[in-house]
Amino acid sequence: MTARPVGAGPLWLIGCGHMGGAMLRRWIAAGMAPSRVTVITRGPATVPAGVRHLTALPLDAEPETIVLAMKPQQLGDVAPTLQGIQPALLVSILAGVDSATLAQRIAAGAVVRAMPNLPVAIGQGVTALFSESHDAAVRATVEALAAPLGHHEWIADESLFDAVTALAGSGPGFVFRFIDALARAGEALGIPADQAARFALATVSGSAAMAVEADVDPATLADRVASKGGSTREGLDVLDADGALVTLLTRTLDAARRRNTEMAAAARE
Ligand SMILES: NC(=O)C1=CN([C@@H]2O[C@H](COP(=O)(O)OP(=O)(O)OC[C@H]3O[C@@H](n4cnc5c(N)ncnc54)[C@H](OP(=O)(O)O)[C@@H]3O)[C@@H](O)[C@H]2O)C=CC1
Ligand SMILES: O=C(O)[C@@H]1CCC=N1
Repeated sequence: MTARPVGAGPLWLIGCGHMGGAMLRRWIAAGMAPSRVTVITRGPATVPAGVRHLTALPLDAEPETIVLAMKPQQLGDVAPTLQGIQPALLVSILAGVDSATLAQRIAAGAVVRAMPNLPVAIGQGVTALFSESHDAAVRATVEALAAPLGHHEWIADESLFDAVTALAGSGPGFVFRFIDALARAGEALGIPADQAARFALATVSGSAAMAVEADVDPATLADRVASKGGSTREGLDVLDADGALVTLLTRTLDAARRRNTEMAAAARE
């Protein structure tokens, strides 16, 4: 398809759950006109004031942008309904599903994969971006959508997208699990559960904020906590023994990446 200019035209958001809803709220908070957006889901959805919500595709003129924010497994239901509709820009946040599959299933001037993560809800997310299009207007439009969500970066090689999805897209799930585990470990040593939960959360929050501000890397900061001959070093030695923590996290990301690859294959069928 030939590229059409993209800008601030009508946007259809298909799927508005945890992630689609979080992105939409940020866009509206950042000044996107609610009248620009139509949310399409099968059932009820909570949308910001002024945003139109429908349970079937509208019969309006074609949207300029379609954002796919349902589950990857739902592409087979959604794509046929979009036959005959040709947005200038298709943005997909579907984990795994690759650009070629998207382009083959849905006609669009340009296809962009975006992989946000849940902290976009507070404007502190990460959004990885990939497109085969190097059209400056397409890229500028997508960057304008990503900017209110937090940090965003283009990925040069789509074959890395599943790994990036595992690290950044799924990453908050792993970090939330770590916070919970830190609290439970404290509890196992006798700290009351509610206090351990507060200490764990504040420790991770403060440490992350400090790492963001620091002019040295997190590994150096870890060494600064560990006094020579002190207690932190004893703990770090447990995490470092035979690369225990790195090995565990590599297996964790690899499992997530593998599932992304499986979902991509299923979407091609
Ligand atoms: N949650 C996360 O942290 C992240 C999620 N993602 C991606 O975001 C996508 C959505 O995930 P998430 O928000 O967690 O999922 P949710 O289950 O919270 O939301 C899915 C949304 O899709 C709608 N939906 C389902 N089927 C259809 C359909 N046929 N037509 C229109 N709308 C439909 C659902 O509404 P209804 O059932 O009423 O139709 C719901 O609004 C996934 O592709 C996932 O890979 C990416 C990064 C992070
Ligand atoms: O779990 C999932 O499939 C999606 C991908 C990244 C975060 N959630």
